[in-house]
Amino acid sequence: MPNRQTNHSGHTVHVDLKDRSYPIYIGQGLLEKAELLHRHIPGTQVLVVTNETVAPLYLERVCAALAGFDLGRVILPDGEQHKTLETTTRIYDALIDQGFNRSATLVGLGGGVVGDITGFVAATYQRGVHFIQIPTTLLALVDSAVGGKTGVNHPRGKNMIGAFHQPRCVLADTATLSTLPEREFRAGIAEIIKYGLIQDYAFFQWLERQLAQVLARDPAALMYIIEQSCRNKAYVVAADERESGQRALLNLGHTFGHAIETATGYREWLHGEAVAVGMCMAAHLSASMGWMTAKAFERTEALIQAAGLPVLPPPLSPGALRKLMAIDKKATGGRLRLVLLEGIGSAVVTEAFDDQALTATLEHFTAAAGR
Ligand SMILES: NC(=O)c1ccc[n+]([C@@H]2O[C@H](COP(=O)([O-])OP(=O)(O)OC[C@H]3O[C@@H](n4cnc5c(N)ncnc54)[C@H](O)[C@@H]3O)[C@@H](O)[C@H]2O)c1
Ligand SMILES: O=C(O)C(=O)C[C@@H](O)[C@H](O)[C@H](O)COP(=O)(O)O
Ligand SMILES: [Zn+2]
Repeated sequence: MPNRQTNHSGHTVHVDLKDRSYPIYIGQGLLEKAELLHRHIPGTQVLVVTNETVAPLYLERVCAALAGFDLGRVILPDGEQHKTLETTTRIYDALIDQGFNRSATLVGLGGGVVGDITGFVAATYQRGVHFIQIPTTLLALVDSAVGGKTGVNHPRGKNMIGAFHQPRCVLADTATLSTLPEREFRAGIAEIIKYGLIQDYAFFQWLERQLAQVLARDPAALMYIIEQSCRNKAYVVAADERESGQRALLNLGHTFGHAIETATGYREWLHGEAVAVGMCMAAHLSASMGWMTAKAFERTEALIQAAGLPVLPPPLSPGALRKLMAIDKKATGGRLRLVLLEGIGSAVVTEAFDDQALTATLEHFTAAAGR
C-alpha cells in the first residue's frame, strides 16, 4: 500500500503513477490552506466548477484561497440527472468565453457528480488541461475524487462517455462533511464497505465494530475511514490505472447498481445506495455458487443494512435488470463479467459464473422487493 506522510494538519496518501503521481491531502480545514492548492497550479488561469448546493457553502472559501489567479467560476444544477454531455457545454462555454488556454486548471468542488463532470471537461478541453479535485461528500472523499475516472451518463447507461484523466492533487477537507445530509453520508459508506469486501478484511471487521462511531461522524473515525479508503483505492489504481485487470475489482456491485440507477432515470436512487444493493446481490450470487459461505453473505448484508443502506432493489423485473446489466463496460464478446466474492476481503473479476444462479439471484431479490 502507498506510504503515508504528514506534512500539514492531516495526512497525505500518495497515488503512485510515475510522472503523474499526486497527493491526496486529508485533514480538517484544508480549504483554507491556500498553499496546498497553489503548489499544484502551474499557470495563472483557474476555473472552479461547483453546483448550486455546494456554492453557497464553500465556493467563497475556495475562491479566497485562490486569490491572485485569473479566476472563473461555473455553478451547475445539482443532481445525477445533470451528469450529461449537455451540462458539460456550460463549462466549455465559460472556458472559451474567458479565453482559457492549455495552461488552465479546472477545480472540481463538490460530490462525485461535479468531480466526474469537471474531470471530463479537463480531459477534453483543448485535448486536456490541468485538474484538481476538492471533494465535499463522503463518497467523493473516499472514492470518486481519486483515480482519474471521469465522465458523464447516457440515458441508456451509466458513465458511458468518459476519459481517464488524473488530478494534480486531491484536497480532502473533512470539515465539509459537517453539512452533508444523512442520506448522502450513508451512501458514501457503501463504497467504504466495498474496500473491505474486495481486499481488506481487517477494515471490514473494523467497520463491523466501529460503525456507530462512523455514523456519529466521530472525527477520528472519519479520518481513519477516509485515509484507509484512499490507501485502498490508491493501491489498486497504481497497479492498474486504466482498468486492464485488477482495477475492475473497484466495480464490485456496480453492474447491478448501475442497472438500478439507469432504470430509475438517475433520479430516485443515489449511486451509493444502488451499489449497496448491488454488493448484496454479488455476495448472494457468490454464496449461492458456493464461492463464499452463507455466513459471509449474511455479514455483508448485515453491515450494509446497519449502515442504513438499502439491501433490496426497486420494483423491477429480473428481465429488465438483466437487460440493463448487459450494457456494462466490463462485458466482453457479449458475455457479462462480474466482480464476485471468494470470501470477505477477496474478490475476483470473472465471466465464469453460473447463468442460472445469476437468474435465481435476480429473481430472489426482485421477488423480495415485491415484484
Ligand atoms: N470517478 C469515480 O471513480 C467515481 C467513483 C464513485 C462514484 N462516482 C460517481 O459519483 C457520483 C456520486 O457522487 P456523490 O455521492 O458525491 O453524489 P453527488 O455529487 O450528487 O452529491 C450528493 C449530494 O450532496 C450535495 N453536497 C455535496 N457536498 C455537500 C456538502 N459538503 N454539504 C451539503 N451537501 C453537499 C450535492 O450537491 C448533492 O446534492 C455518481 O455519478 C457516481 O457515478 C465516480
Ligand atoms: O475507480 C474505479 O475504477 C471504480 O470503479 C470506482 C467506482 O466506485 C465508480 O462508481 C466508477 O465511476 C465506476 O466506473 P465505471 O467504469 O463502472 O463506470
Ligand atoms: Zn461507485
